[in-house]
Amino acid sequence: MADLWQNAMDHAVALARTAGAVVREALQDERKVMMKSSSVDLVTQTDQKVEQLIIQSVKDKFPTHRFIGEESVAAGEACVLTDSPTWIIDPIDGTTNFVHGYPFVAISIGFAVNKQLEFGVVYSCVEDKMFTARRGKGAFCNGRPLQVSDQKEISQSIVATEFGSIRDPETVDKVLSSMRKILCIPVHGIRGAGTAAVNMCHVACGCVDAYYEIGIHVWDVAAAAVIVSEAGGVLMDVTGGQLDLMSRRVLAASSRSIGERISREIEAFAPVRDDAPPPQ
Ligand SMILES: O=P(O)(O)O[C@H]1[C@H](O)[C@@H](O)[C@H](O)[C@@H](O)[C@@H]1O
Ligand SMILES: [Mg+2]
Ligand SMILES: [Mg+2]
Repeated sequence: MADLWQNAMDHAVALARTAGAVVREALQDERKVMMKSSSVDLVTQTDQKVEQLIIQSVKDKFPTHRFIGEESVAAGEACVLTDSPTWIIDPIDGTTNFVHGYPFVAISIGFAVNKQLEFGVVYSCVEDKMFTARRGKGAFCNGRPLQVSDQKEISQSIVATEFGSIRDPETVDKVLSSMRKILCIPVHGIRGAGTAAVNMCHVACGCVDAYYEIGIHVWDVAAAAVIVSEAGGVLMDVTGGQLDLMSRRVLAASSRSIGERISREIEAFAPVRDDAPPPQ
């Protein structure tokens, strides 16, 4: 049976590659940095340019499709997932890395229909790694199949997480407390690429056994969630419960046992949801 969404996925891969070239080009120039919710929540004209490039191209080809784009939401668009075919776009995941020239910078394009993720494309453009996955058809990096690790021992695992952009002392204490408890299990180590999407692709590759973070957004994780699950991994809430894409919390792991073991050490908190109504 013809795959209804393969055409859209092929377009997403082409767009991610084009956008990656724009980002690599911008890395050679002076980057104009702007702030969003705080002095550590950054955006550049390249983020905005790439998002508009992707959205306009999709609108031309699929005029009835809808969008959740990081910078469109920042500009006031609603963050609502309906049953319509929806493109969930992070034009640059790892903007802080981009600003500093730290070499993990990704374009993330997820796609959902009837609120079910159908495909994910994450292009880590500095290292030229195109991660792709179509629901039910496997996950790949530059065309090579991906498989999560078969690590079952938490004490022999590597865990990825990030400090994130929420920096009030009470939240930072919770973030550090979770890291401390996980380190003291002990695990082999904690890593962070500086981009949720690349961290999750590292889970899919099997070089990281789990990644968790509180404070991410739906556009950070939608595409990579398909890649992790198609590589044989599991997605859950940081409490071990069901993943809620709009909750701003994610735990991706090579197995449910590893994920649930890590969830026991996480001091959970609940940021304002992506789909929360705007403040009156
Ligand atoms: O780089 P962006 O798209 O803003 O996403 C990152 C976010 O800003 C950070 O706070 C998170 O820790 C990262 O995981 C996101 O990738
Ligand atoms: Mg992001
Ligand atoms: Mg971004």
